Amino acid sequence: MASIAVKELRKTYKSAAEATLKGLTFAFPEGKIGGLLGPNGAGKTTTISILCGLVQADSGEVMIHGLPQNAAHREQIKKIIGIVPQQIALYPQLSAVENLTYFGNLYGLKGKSLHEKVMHYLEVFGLEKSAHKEIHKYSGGMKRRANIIAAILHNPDLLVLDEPTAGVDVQSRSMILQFLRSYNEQGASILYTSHLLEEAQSLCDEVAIMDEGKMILQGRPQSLIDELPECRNLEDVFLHYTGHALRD
Ligand SMILES: Nc1ncnc2c1ncn2[C@@H]1O[C@H](COP(=O)(O)OP(=O)(O)OP(=O)(O)O)[C@@H](O)[C@H]1O
Repeated sequence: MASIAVKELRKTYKSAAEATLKGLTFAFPEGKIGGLLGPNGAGKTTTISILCGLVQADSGEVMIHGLPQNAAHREQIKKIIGIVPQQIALYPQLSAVENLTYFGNLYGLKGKSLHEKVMHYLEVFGLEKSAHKEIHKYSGGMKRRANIIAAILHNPDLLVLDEPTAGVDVQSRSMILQFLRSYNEQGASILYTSHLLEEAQSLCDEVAIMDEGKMILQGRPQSLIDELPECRNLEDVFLHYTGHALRD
């Protein structure tokens, strides 16, 4: 079964002159790490927001672990998905423990078991010493790591992350990638977006490259590289298909 299947997705924002998604179709198999890649403005965040039920598509189909993403299945899908948005979605004046307890409560978790889980993940993400520090005192990398914990407290089968390693240092990035691999090894499916093609090449079982609201190509990174003799890596493949023109 596919962890995610998207068919003919179309979206034009009310204020926009042009469509953001123009019949986007792709699927990622369950239990794998998928990468949704594309230049600035390609429509990655819009796609992820529709997948997670945060933005309404104009038309098209989205299936999450075999369930259609619609009002009738929203609550069921909410339990399956963990969402890590591009922007840090934590309360800056609250500590990590207070934030994570709040997010755990939203998923119906509470009491000692929630507290133990929060403390466990703070340790896994190297934040145990700052557990009671207010989030606004955290570094960028620490905020990103805490932001991920908020999305996994309910043990989602599908973790969706929008540029989780953007703007973090090498140590935080390495920690985050290591966590994603181990979370995937425990059986979860992962979908992430990134501009970092070297990272996507080493992390992802499969990538889908989109541009200007359309799918360009999808496959295993090494297979895509092997198909083009002049390409040495995923970045070469990406530039081959999306071109060198700068994007706004
Ligand atoms: N709420 C909105 N209202 C109007 N236009 C929007 C809105 N959100 C996104 N867009 C437009 O849709 C297009 C795609 O944006 P989106 O953020 O989905 O792309 P992206 O691939 O995630 O880009 P980036 O890599 O820069 O984050 C852009 O042209 C953007 O300006």
